[in-house]
Amino acid sequence: MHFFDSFPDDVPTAPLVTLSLNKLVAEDAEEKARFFEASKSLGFFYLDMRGCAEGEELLDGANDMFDLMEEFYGLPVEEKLKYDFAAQGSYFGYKGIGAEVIDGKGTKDKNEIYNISKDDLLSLSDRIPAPDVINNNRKGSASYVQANNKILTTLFSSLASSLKLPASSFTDLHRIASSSGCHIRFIRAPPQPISERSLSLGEHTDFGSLTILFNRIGGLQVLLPGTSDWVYVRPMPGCAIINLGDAMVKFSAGILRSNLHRVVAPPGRQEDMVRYSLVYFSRPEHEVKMRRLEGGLVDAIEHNGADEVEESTKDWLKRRHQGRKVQFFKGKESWEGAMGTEARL
Ligand SMILES: O=C(O)CCC(=O)C(=O)O
Ligand SMILES: [Fe+2]
Repeated sequence: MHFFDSFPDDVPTAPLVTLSLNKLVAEDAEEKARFFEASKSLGFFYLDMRGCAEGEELLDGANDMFDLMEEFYGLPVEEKLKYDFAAQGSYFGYKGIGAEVIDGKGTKDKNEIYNISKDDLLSLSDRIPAPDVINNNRKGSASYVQANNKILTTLFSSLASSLKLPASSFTDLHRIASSSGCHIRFIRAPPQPISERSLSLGEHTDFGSLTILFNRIGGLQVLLPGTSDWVYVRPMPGCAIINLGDAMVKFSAGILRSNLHRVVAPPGRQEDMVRYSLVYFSRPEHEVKMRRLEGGLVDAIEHNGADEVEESTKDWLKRRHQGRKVQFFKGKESWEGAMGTEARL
C-alpha cells in the first residue's frame, strides 16, 4: 500500500518495540515481559495483529472504518456542524478545525474530529443524533468496538499479571456493558501550507486506559523520555500503535507510563496528503475512582499527596476535555488545569 511506503527514511523515528498479539494471546512469558517493559519505559508500542484471528478481525474492521471516515468527512461542513454538541457539554460528535487550543498561548488546532460513543453504539445510553452515513453503519461500528474490546481484554490481563495483581484487576474496571467514555475517533487533517505550519493536535497524554490507534501516514510524534526530542512514529502495515493513558498511571501508582505525544504535518513527500487517523480509546467505567489499586507491585510504591485526591473517571474526563475547548480557554492557567499526569514531568 502506498501509504506506508511513502513515509520518508530520513526523519528521526521512535524506537517502538513490536509485540505479537498472537504471543500475548498465548500468554507467552517472554512476550508478556516485553510488553510490561514497553509499558513502563515509553508507554507506546506496535502490536502486530497479523496471523491471529482477533487481530485479523480488527484489521478488517479498521479498513472498513477508514472507508466510513472518508465518507463522513466528505459531507459538507454545514452538515457536519449539525453534529457539534460541544455547546451542550458533550464530548461526542463533530469538532471543526480550530475549536480546540493546542497550547498555553491559545493557538488553535488544525484538524477535524468525530467521536462515536461506545455506550451509544451498544444502546447503553440515549441515541446521539448522527448523519445517515454514520447511522447506516451502526452495526459495523459496534462490531469494531467489540473487536477492540477483545484485544483490550488480552492486554489488560497481561498487565495485571505482570503487576502481580489479580488477573481481572483491570478488566473488572472496564466492563463493556457498563457506562463509560470509551469511544471511536475519526481524525482528518488537511495538508498545511508550509508558511503557516503548526501542530494539528497539541501535545498531550491520553486521559483513559489504553488507546488503539491506526495510522497510515506519518504525523504522530512522541517526546522521548528524559529528552526534548520529538520524533515520528512510523506507521507499520498490519500493526496498531498502542499507548497507555493516564488512568493506567493512576492505577499503577506511576509504574506504568503515559507518554506525551502530538500530531504535526506529515513528513517529506507525505506533506500533500490528507491525513486520516482512526482511534479507539478505552476508559474506565464512569464511577471508577482514578486512584491507585491495592496489591501486587503497586503496594511497594510509596504514597504521595496526589494519591489522596480522588476524582471519579467522569469528573476527570470533564475537567480534561473542557480545558482544551476554545470557549473555556482563559489562558495558561486554564490550560494547565486540564493537564493530567503529564504535569508531573
Ligand atoms: O492521530 C494520531 O495519530 C494521534 C491522535 C491522538 O493522539 C489522540 O486523538 O489522542
Ligand atoms: Fe492521544
